[in-house]
Amino acid sequence: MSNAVTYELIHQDTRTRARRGRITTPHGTIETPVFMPVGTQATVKAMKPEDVEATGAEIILGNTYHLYLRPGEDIVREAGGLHKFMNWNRPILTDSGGFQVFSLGKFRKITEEGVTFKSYIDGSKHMMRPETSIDIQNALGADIIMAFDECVEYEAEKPYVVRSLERTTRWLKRCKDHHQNTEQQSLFGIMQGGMFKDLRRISAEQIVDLDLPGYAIGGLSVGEPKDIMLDVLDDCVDYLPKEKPRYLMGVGTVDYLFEGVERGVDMFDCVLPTRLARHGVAMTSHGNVNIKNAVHQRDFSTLDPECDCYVCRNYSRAYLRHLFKSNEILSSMLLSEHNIHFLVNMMKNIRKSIEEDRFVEYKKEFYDKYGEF
Ligand SMILES: N#Cc1ccc(CCNc2nc3cc4nc(N)[nH]c(=O)c4cc3[nH]2)cc1
Ligand SMILES: [Zn+2]
Repeated sequence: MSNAVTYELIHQDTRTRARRGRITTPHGTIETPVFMPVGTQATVKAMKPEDVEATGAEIILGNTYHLYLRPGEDIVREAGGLHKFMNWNRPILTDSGGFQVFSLGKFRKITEEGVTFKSYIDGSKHMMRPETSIDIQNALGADIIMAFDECVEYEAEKPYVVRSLERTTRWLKRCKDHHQNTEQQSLFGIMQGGMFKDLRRISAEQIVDLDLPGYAIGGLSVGEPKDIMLDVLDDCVDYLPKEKPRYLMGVGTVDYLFEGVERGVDMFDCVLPTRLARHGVAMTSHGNVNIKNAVHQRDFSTLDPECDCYVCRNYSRAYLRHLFKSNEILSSMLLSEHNIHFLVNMMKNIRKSIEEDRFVEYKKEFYDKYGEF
């Protein structure tokens, strides 16, 4: 049975594990390394799809947990799937609900069968099994669907992490057996194992054995200190097959994107750029700019002199500050568009630096300009 999603390695950096590649999906190709904007409830918040497209974004995320609770997968299926429903005709990846159930729902209990939880919307009780998550993702129709897993919280005890990763592997087998739509949608497995490198290796061996089209590194970016995250990442990227995409879930700060690329990660996602935007924070080549600060009141210069996005070409910091202070909807729209453009463009420049074997130099140049993280 052929896979919907395939990966080709285009160039391996000669001095680091950074690599340039291309993912092919039924809705188009994705140049990697790639940052994927998050569209949790069938929209990248405060942005029209054509504006998301204009940033150069090639793939966005949807969330099984949110769309199951509202509007319900049946409505999305009847609309012709998530692409049609939200008018996004490029690739989509849906997260499985694993992380959201644990981090959002007041979850009641986890058993071998699945997870019972309470809806964050109306407190109603629900049960999500691996098979349920696959059924929902099949109805949504994303090109890449994620396995239903348990994202273990930071500082979980090792014995619990072992039991959890073993169950996550059993759930992955159930997801794979239940997922029939492999020519239109590719299932990615998710590595767990907490902050324990030996458990990460065990998890990777178990999930790679299932020979899936791609793999994610889960269970990170869950509040652990940066040095621990990078130490775990140092080893666990290489536990995954070189010939398939490697996806680090929930990462979207400038430094973690560079550090992940340097270690061979191909795909990243995070709500950070759009959430920062709604709080009046712009990501720029000279660090974050908090637009509400008084210093910008009469600053008629552009947000980021090194950005060529629509926002930076047409609006001043003074105007953007006015919009935010006035609680205007346009504030979130413009800052979100800039922040997504900033990260997508940064990844485009990273890809170019890898092709030209100057990723190390580009990272240093970017860090020197950006200031402290
Ligand atoms: N603003 C903001 C902001 C909000 C949250 C975060 C942390 C995101 N971290 C994160 N997302 C994840 C999704 C995940 N999905 C699944 N299915 N499994 C994971 O282990 C997993 C781990 C994750 N870790 C980072 C920035
Ligand atoms: Zn801009």
